[in-house]
Amino acid sequence: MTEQQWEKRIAYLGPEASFTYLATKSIFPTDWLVPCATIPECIEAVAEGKVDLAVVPLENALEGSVPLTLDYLFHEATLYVTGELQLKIQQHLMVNEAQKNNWESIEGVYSHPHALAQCHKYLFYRFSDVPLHQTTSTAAAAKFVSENPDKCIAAVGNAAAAAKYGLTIVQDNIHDFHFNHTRFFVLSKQNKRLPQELSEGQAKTTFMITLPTDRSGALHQVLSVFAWRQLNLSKIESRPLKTGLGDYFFMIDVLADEKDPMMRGAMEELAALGCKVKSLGTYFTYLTTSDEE
Ligand SMILES: O=C(O)C(=O)C[C@]1(C(=O)O)C=C[C@@H](O)C=C1
Repeated sequence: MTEQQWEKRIAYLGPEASFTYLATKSIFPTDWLVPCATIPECIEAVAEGKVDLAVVPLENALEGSVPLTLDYLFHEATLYVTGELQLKIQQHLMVNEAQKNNWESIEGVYSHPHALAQCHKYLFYRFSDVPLHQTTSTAAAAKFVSENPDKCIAAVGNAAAAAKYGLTIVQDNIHDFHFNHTRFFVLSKQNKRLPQELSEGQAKTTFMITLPTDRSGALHQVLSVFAWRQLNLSKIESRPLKTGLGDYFFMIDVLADEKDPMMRGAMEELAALGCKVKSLGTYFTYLTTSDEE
């Protein structure tokens, strides 16, 4: 198939067989998937119009938010969320075929910082003296291990990465807690939504809110705007404004459509309170799967 025949170009945190790739492929099986080495590269690709959409990790059930994604969306780009993908995460320890009999003597473990953190207990108790090395994604770690057969090192990643880069899984399911899922944002320059049909059906809207001044009760007032309208929040998180210690913006997920009259009222009240509100739009959640499930 030629490039023109593909429906959409979609950037994702690559290379192929990263968790981001698996989530993207599951929901966009026939589109043109464009690997990017870092989260900012994915975001810039869609912001500059080089691709139609970009898929980036947002939050993991064990490790919390991916700060780079939140901060980049607040400080650097004006983009909208067209959908949220959720994927079950299973982390495995994998080595080069050439080292499969030496794996208990590995001298380094490579992976994305979130993946290493998800396996903290396992790595701490099993390989306490072995240095951990950060890579831009789990698949980047698997690729690195495949390209270095002489090194007695391991990667942490998924089974698709082991298959893609010819590695041997020597310990499976090494993540510390069974309930391990990651949320990914599908970003676009346009404020539009992926079709509702295959989604979970619940509309969600993400706001990034800056309070007018640091006065007592300011955050309480913001939360009240949603509370008395019975608008349910599913997440609130503060991140540095990068203007000085103690200055924050708040990222808030609301389980409602921004076109809902109650939400419009909430926006008006937030403006009247002097808050600056950046809306990332309303979107639906899609449960994606990897071949492992
Ligand atoms: O997509 C990948 O493989 C990544 O390395 C990124 C990422 C993340 O940033 O959370 C994605 C899913 C897992 O939670 C671990 C790492």
